[in-house]
Amino acid sequence: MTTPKALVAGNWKMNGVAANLAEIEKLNDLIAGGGANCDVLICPPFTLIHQSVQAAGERVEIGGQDCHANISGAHTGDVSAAMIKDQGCSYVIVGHSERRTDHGETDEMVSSKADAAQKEELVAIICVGETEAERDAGDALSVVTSQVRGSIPADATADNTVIAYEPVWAIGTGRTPTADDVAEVHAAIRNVLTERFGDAGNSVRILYGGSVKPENARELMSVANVNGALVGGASLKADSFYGIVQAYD
Ligand SMILES: O=C[C@H](O)COP(=O)(O)O
Repeated sequence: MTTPKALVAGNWKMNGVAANLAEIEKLNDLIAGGGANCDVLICPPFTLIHQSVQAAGERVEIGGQDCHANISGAHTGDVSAAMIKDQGCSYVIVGHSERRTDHGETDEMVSSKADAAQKEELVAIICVGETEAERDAGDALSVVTSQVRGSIPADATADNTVIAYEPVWAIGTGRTPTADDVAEVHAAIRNVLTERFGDAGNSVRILYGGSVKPENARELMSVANVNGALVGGASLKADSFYGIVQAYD
């Protein structure tokens, strides 16, 4: 069984202006100085992608936070996977719970976006996760596995797919599931991936996201089938994000 190389990804969400690019330069310097046995990605707002690619150096990759399902056309305010790729990105996040909530994105829409990204040779980071009510009702596993099945495009491969499990109730709250709960959900996702991709499903990275901090990163990243993190708030400052990356030193 192949253990995938971990990915620690930062999602800046709707935060950051040009002055914050120094954090990306600093992050690259910290990693170059201290090593990190994982891939490192920052997904800034679209307005900063071009400058972020220039600031990122050798050790940090840059990605988008969303893309449209179409490659071009009359879609005011939207950005296509081709445009993100053109700026030097290698990844794009799709189906984040904030987009599922704020923009009514369904699994079918997320799958279309992931398909557009993968056809542009971007790796799609497909986000899934249950709400607190769904967990309390005992439905976490069925909700998450259904989202994974419904959000992976028909033409996806193990190489161009990453899954990020983010319990909605853990995002930005300081609360995290227990290690056992994370292990249970990640194992269920792994089963879906091996059903879908065969043995190659073992090489798909499954990230955990939701209140990951330097203080809890080592414990969360050591859980079985956790192959990295998707980090929000703690990715905005190089020092705290590097503290998470160091879980893979
Ligand atoms: O995309 C990142 C997640 O939503 C996690 O955010 P957080 O680390 O601020 O909880």
